[in-house]
Amino acid sequence: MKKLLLGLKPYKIGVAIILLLTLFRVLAELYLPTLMADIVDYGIVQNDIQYMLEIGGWMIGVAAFGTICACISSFYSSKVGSSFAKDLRQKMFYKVESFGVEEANRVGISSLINRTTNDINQVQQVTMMILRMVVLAPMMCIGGIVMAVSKNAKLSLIFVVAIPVLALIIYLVIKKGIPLFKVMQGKLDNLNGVLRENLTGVRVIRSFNKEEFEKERFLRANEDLTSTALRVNKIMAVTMPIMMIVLNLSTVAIIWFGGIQVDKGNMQVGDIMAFVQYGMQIMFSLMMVSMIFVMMPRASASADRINEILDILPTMTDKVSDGEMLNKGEIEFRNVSFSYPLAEKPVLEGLSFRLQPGKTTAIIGGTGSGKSTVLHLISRFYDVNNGEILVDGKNITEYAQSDLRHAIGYVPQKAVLFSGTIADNIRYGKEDATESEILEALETSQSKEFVDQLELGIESQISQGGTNLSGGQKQRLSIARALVRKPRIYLFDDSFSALDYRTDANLRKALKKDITDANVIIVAQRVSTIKDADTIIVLDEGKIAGIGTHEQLLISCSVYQEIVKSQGVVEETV
Ligand SMILES: Nc1ncnc2c1ncn2[C@@H]1O[C@H](COP(=O)(O)OP(=O)(O)OP(=O)(O)O)[C@@H](O)[C@H]1O
Repeated sequence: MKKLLLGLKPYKIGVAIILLLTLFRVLAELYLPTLMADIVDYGIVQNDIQYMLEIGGWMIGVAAFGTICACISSFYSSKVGSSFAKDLRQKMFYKVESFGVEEANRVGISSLINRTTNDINQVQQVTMMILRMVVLAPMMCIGGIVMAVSKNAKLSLIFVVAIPVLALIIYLVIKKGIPLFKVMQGKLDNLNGVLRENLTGVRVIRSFNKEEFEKERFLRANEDLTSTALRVNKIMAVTMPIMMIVLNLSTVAIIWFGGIQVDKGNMQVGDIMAFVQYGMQIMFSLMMVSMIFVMMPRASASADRINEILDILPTMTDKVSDGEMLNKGEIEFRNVSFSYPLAEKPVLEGLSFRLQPGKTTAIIGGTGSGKSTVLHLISRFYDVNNGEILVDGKNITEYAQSDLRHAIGYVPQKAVLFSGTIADNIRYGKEDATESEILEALETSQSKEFVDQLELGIESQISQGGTNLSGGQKQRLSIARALVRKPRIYLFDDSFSALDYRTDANLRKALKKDITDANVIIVAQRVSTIKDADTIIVLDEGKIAGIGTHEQLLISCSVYQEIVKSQGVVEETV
């Protein structure tokens, strides 16, 4: 928490204003009981109306001054707290943006969302509270004690008993609360994870009639969270009444022993009334401290979770962009081996090949043979464990990631579109793409026909995740997004699988015509999609089983022969 609070530095002036105004407010509140005692002891006792009006007027003035200070400091603490949280959210977001795929997977998407929203919210609440109370509570407590002792030192001994009792209660709450709050945030992550899976997989859940099963799973996660929350709330629920009992008993004791002193003529009635108020102020300030301590464990659990993210150092190093453009797009794998983090065995082993610009290379192989992984490594989503990948003769780790990816048009296996118009989504590939460039990309990707049928054409809205489009339409738009940037390297990860044979063939024909000098790599399952490729790489359990043309592999590669045989001869309709 301390580390996060350093983020308040830019708001020094705001913090200073809050602390100063709180100080004035405390002084005003400490002065009020003394003025009231004066009214009772002098004004009422001597029936001096003029004195009462004068001091009463003072009291109104002092109270109004204290209230104004409280309002302004409250406004500033909200402002500083909100700005601090905004900065923190931004910092988190930028950090997560800098993560490689590995770091994001390690923490988990639900947890990252939860930490950026709920955890930062907790920290914000406590920061605002600290700003309001850090001066208020100690000043009020110390000031109250000083004033009370000055009124009657003997009667102040009541606080010698009451304060340690309150301190003990606060200690017990902290001791019990901190571990529970940590557990609670973890359970909230779990609940969010279940919720997220349910929302994204709603169609699968329905089609497999798994609603009951999922309800049960959600119920379990929900009950798990609720039972911990209840335990926390039980502690909180008993804390406040116990504190109030201590407070009320102290007041009774003040009136009781104060009454005896008045009887003996050692104290005046007004002083008892002031004393009761100072007692209240001391106790309330301790209760404020206890509230900070109650919220602090939760916020400190949240702060730890935020710091965990901010402290993660991306495993992949990055170079500063020197503006060097990759102008050829030649790719070379030299004895590349790779394992996913925490995986037991390598996904790719000893891969060596060279892919020339102006050529189309296809990668084919059984499921899980490592085809997509090859594309992930070229895009540098992960770093290789052994060997090296060179682009234009230079190891890809020597390029700034942004420069490398600028030269790549990547079409993922699962099409991802963003909410916005079709044009917005295509411009994701090239920010300043003109309308004619967009139309050209749509034409090549065989999207133009269905886009033209939409009432608003390229200005038609795509809903979040592209749910208002078919699988094939989404695929084609994500191909168009890659085409519009005219990169040196195209990576198509099984991007034609959602297309019918005719569209697949038309698309490949159009690509061949449009892309003449770039390096095109196509991962595919269908032999018909790749048999015209200049080179076909056959992968088998992470190793190269053969490299060559369709005709060469039909003769030389048994794995390829098997794939072809299993698919039969597919005649293209175009
Ligand atoms: N993020 C990951 N973490 C751990 N293992 C992974 C990860 N992604 C893929 N794998 C594993 O790596 C292997 C190769 O996966 P990859 O996606 O490259 O195969 P593929 O040939 O493209 O398969 P498919 O044709 O089914 O898409 C698989 O065994 C898979 O389980």
